Parts: sequence; structure tokens; C-alpha cells
Amino acid sequence: MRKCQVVTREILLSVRDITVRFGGITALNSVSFDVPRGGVCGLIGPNGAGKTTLFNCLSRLYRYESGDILFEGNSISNLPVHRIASYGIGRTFQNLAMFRTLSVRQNIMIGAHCRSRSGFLSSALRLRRVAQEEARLMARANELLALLGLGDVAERPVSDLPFGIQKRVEFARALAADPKLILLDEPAAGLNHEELADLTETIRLVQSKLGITILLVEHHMGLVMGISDHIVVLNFGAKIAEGTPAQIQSNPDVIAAYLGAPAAAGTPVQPAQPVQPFHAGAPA
Ligand SMILES: Nc1ncnc2c1ncn2[C@@H]1O[C@H](COP(=O)(O)OP(=O)(O)OP(=O)(O)O)[C@@H](O)[C@H]1O
Repeated sequence: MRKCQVVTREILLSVRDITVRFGGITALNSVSFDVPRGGVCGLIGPNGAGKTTLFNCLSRLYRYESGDILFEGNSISNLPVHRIASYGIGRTFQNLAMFRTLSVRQNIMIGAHCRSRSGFLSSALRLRRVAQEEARLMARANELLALLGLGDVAERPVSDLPFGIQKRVEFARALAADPKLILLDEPAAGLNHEELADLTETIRLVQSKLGITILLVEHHMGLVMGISDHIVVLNFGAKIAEGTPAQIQSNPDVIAAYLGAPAAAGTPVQPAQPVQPFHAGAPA
């Protein structure tokens, strides 16, 4: 008799029964899901669903009232916020977080410093180890400049650059710390059609070349459906669905959450055209 081989991917991140309350508001209500290593996991939901709150829990910016978050099988619940990047979790923000007067290259090198192995004393004494470390960081920055197509603007101050390129710089800055998991918080927000197409390609390229795991919060259904392997849907702080893009697009609870009314059975969630946002209450 032939044996059926089941391929299961290793779990990188496990969110278990996370609950967060702000006064009377339950921002997350016992939310659980797993993110396998490698690939892209989309995290979607209408405005106020709890997506950013979850990202802030993963970054240790918010405390959760109950539950646990395991990264590579270890709880991060007591990890200090400044250790998150060196632990392997990187992040971009809805509002860009960069040193705007510094160059693109300097921003990327700052991103790499959390993984630097030279301490204050050895840096002050200019030991050989420090020079080697600086060369390593420089090489890493050069790799990322090339990968994200930023070579031509490497020495320009970030503030001089168009918004779409600034977003790419922020992505590169987060990648410089060599994260195993990167949290992308609405990377498509504010991008024009061309910039959105560039971003889609960049995310695909980074994922395939670096083998990194991506957790993506995004309102643009074209982007989410186009690049995610798996999607988790939140609504009013609760997980209402998870599955492949095809499963999510035809899930009646997801359709109802986005359209604000019970969905007719079998009505698919239309992935909007690539540049069309898919906000709660707005027609798809
Ligand atoms: N610091 C805070 N203090 C009080 N309430 C908060 C705080 N952060 C979030 N909330 C509330 O928690 C709920 C979830 O908000 P959250 O920002 O996580 O949603 P979201 O899914 O990211 O929304 P959006 O898509 O609009 O960014 C909302 O009701 C919000 O008002």
C-alpha cells in the first residue's frame, strides 16, 4: 500500500489566545493563529479590527492581558522591546520611521547595528574587530541597496526622495538587521499605481532571495491576494477566518465583515484592482 506523504511547514510564529483591552474596548479577543516559516502571511480586516494592535504586541510595544506569543517555540512575552530586533523580528511602520536627514546608506547601516557584535569599549578603542564589523555592515548595506534597487540614491538624504522610494528604504532598513520575520504595516498606503507595482515585485524578490517570512497588514486586496500564501482575517478584535486567498475571497463571514451586511452565499470577495483599496463599507 502506498503511503500518503504530508508535508508540514515548521511554525515560526505562534499567536495563542491573545487578548488586549483598552478600557472598555476589546481590541483583540483571544486571537490565535500560526505563521509557518517562509512565505507571506496576510493579516486583513476592516478598520479597527485589531491588526495594528497585534503588530504592536508582536513588537512588544503593547502588553497583552492574556495569552502568549511564541517565536521559534520560545515565548517573547517577557522580552524587552529593545531585544525584539536582535531576536529576529523586524518591522516597518504605517508612518515611516527613519532618520530623514541621513542618507539612504546611513539609514540602512543604522538598521544593521542591532546585530553588531562590537561593543562600546571596543568601538572606542578602534579595535581590529570593529573595523571588520564595519566592513561587514557596509557589505550588508551594499547587498540590500542592490537588491532593493536603491544603488542610485544611496548617498541622497531620505527626505529628498519620493514617498515610494522612502518606503523601500524603510523596508531595507528593517531587512538590514537580518530578521527571520518581518512585519510590514500597510506598505502600500499612499503609493501610486506604479509604486505599488514596484512594491509588489520588491516583496516577492526579497521573499524569494532572502527566504524571509513576511507578515503583512494591508488594505489593498490586490496586493494581499496576489502575494500571500495564507491569510488571517480579524473583525472587531476576533479572528473570523483563515485560509488561502481563494478560500478567503469566497468566505461569507469575510464578505459580510467588509460589506457590513450578511453576504449572499457563494458571493466571492472580489480582489480589487491592484491599486484599489478595500476599506470596510466600501464597495469592492
Ligand atoms: N492605544 C490605544 N488606546 C485606546 N484604544 C486603542 C489603542 N490602540 C487601538 N485602540 C482601539 O483598538 C481597536 C483596534 O485598533 P487597531 O488600530 O488595532 O485596528 P486596525 O485593524 O489596525 O485598524 P486600521 O486598519 O484602521 O489601522 C480600535 O477600536 C482602536 O480604536
